[in-house]
Amino acid sequence: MFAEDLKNSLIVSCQPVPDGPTDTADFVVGFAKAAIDAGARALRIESVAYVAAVRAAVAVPIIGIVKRDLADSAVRITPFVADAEALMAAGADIVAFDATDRPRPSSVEALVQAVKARGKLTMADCASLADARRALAAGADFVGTTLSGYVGGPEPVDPDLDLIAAMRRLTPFVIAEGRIRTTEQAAAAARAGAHAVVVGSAITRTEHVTAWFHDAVTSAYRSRPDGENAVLAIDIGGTKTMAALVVEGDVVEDITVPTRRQDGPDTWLAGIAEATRSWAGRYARVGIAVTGFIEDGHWSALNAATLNIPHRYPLLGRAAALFGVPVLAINDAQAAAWGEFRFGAGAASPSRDGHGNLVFLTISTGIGGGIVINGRPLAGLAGHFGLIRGPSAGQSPLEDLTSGRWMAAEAARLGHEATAAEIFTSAGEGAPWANEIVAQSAFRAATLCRDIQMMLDPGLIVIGGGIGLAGGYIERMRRAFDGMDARVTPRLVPALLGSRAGVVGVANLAAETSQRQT
Ligand SMILES: CC(=O)N[C@H](C=O)[C@@H](O)[C@H](O)[C@H](O)COP(=O)(O)O
Repeated sequence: MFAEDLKNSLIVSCQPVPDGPTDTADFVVGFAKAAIDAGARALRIESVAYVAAVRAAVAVPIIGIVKRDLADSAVRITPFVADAEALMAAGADIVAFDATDRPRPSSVEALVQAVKARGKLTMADCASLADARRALAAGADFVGTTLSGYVGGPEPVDPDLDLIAAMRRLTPFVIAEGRIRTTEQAAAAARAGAHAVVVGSAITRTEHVTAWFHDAVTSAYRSRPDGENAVLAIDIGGTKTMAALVVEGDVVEDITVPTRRQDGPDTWLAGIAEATRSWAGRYARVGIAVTGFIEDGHWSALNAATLNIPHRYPLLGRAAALFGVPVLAINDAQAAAWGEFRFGAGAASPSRDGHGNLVFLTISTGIGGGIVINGRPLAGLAGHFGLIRGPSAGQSPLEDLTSGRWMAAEAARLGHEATAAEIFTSAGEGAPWANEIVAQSAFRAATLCRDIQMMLDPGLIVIGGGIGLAGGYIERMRRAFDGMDARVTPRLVPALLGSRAGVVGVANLAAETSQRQT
């Protein structure tokens, strides 16, 4: 055959999910025949045995590959010349192999020569334009985009159309391959200049295709207009407000708007209602997490400097009237504690939170927290750790001696104008003054954790916030426990949900309330 024979064609890759129910020669041959019946002009087949089985059943060109997982090389596709030989002996017309620039057992040159020696064609599976250049210089007949997105980093979702177009400027013999999942993408690959287009998973990996549809249907059912499971979750903080549509721990949609401090709660709520107007009807409940504390549905500030709330603002009543559905409200750190317990660090360490006691501590501009006891979150004042005045804190609230605000003030007192983030950078660069500030803050936070351990015996203390999660802070806290008996040593873990912990937590509480009531 000639490279021209594949011009303007669809090639179907028949590679079942390994060890899945269709990973048998019968299925591979069936997929191959069905593809040809429907117009495919060539096939891509993996393994010597399947190439032989398909060769016996069809006459069209076969691109053969062997996949191996090697201990000493990341190259998987046809790594050895012996593999190429075996594929040709089994009936492959084209041998494809990994042509990336990585340590490998057989060189691209050796593979090309071995295949050419038998009068067959070669396809270089590339990850980049540089790979394609080298492969063409080595004499490869086709270059493919097969490995783009598979040599490190997160796997992309879309096909690499840019690479197809770039390769086309090097050679007409470009085969588009990889993540072509829709007819539109296949057409776009052809238009981008591909000589032929390979489609695999979307046609022959039925488990993958089924999972794509399953995910689409499930997520549509979960957030469909009647929204029976969906919660509009709102997290009103001192500088910004996040609103999210949350379904069973998943944030389906979210927006963040600034909290205009001077406006007050009526205006904030009206602004959120306006910003989320297009979600109306898609949720059955509202959950609101706020800085400050909630009592009998009323919201009050504990620290007016963070957000000045009129004393006992009737949050539940106003929000219920505005959104037209039942509302639950809780302090933001308590909501985040619950979010981390159910879906974050607690869920990631089930053995540790097994007895249902977890404390969440957020160390940022101030210090906040939340407590989960026997698998239930505590409300009201519980967890306002920043405001306690333990022996370690003397007469000032602990947050005034530990938080990011304190760190910046302490730096200024020592003659350094620096934000908390800059103090961490300076500490990382070895500045003794910055190191000392971070060390003091971490020591006080660690002392707090030791006290918490003795009071509540949580399975985990989850540390969040910009300071708590800054480089090395948790490690410094842990160092303060050196030499302590393991039984009484607090078990610190980093928070996992970031800024979404509050909306995820309050949404779950609101949804659970509805379940208890129905
Ligand atoms: C990266 C890698 O190992 N690709 C393999 C190469 O043969 C196969 O697993 C792919 O299924 C094939 O490239 C077709 O791509 P898609 O299934 O996305 O249409």
